[in-house]
Amino acid sequence: MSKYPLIVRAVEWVDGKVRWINTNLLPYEELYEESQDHERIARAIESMEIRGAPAIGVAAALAIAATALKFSNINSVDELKDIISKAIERLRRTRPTAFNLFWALNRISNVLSRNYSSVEALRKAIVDEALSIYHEDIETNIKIGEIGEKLIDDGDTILTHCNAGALATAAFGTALGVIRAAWYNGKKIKVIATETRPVLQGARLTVWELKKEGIPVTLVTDNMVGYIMYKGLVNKVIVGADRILLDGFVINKIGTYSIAIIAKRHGVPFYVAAPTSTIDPVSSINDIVIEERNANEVRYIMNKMLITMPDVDVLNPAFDVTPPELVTSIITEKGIIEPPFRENIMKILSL
Ligand SMILES: CSC[C@@H](O)[C@@H](O)C(=O)COP(=O)(O)O
Repeated sequence: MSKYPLIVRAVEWVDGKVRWINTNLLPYEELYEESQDHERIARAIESMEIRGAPAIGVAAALAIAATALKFSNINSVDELKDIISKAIERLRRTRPTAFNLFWALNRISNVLSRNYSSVEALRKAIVDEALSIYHEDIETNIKIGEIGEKLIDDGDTILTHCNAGALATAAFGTALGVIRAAWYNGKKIKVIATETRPVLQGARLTVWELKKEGIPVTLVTDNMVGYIMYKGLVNKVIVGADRILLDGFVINKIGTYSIAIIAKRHGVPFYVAAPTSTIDPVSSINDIVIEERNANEVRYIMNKMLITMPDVDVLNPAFDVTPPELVTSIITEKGIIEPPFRENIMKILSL
């Protein structure tokens, strides 16, 4: 049992089904969706009902467990392995950038590659692994919070981007987990949240989470960051990550790179909080696929209000890359990683 309240569970396992909060719709805590169907869950990931790297990984693992239970009258191990392999392949194609998705599905694939004496034994092994991924996510986030909060001082004003909170994980959050742990350990902090165009995760989700717990939060538009740092209104930045490379490149929500440059210019520490499951130990920067999302996310506000000419050309990369020289340190559940990143990340991953 955590000493911190878990205000909301973005993704959970209820009676053999995956239950999630549709983060596209308010009020978030009342609009649960539920399914045992991996195709429905894949679409929920694509449409960002479920979003945030750790939450996507957990949802994909639980989707596979639900699939294993759904096909209850399978007679052979090979038949169930075949169904599960196809579901894994479908889920792999949902979003290309967040590493936790591939990490979680690889863990399930490893379970699949072993030998089983019965369908039941295979089914149990899949469900056990998925549930471990789910529970580990919550424990990991709390550890990140407790380790990271030591970097926070009473009176800090912390800028965060996008939503690396409870709604981006199974519960608690990564960057917001650090903020939460500092708050519950009595530090009087304030948060500045960027709205995070075009999908507005900062305005919609981060503000909602922090206000729910009474943590002081001020909303700014993305283009105000230079001004507020110039005015000395921020003394730390903490963001999450969708993928971290061994060299310390951080792939995170579009806009993160600009914030890191501005922070460097003004001597503001730039921290990244993420589980080690976000660290991609094999890819190099040229291998990374930055997801390009639908142009209408930019042309319209939340699919509703058209704010430009309907046929204008649009760029809509969902993520950008922050180079290691702009990163002060990376907060993980195994400790704080400082430069030189390659050496220290390899140490922490025991590579
Ligand atoms: C904790 S996930 C990393 C976040 O900092 C952020 O980039 C994010 O929320 C992921 O983006 P999203 O496109 O909403 O799935």
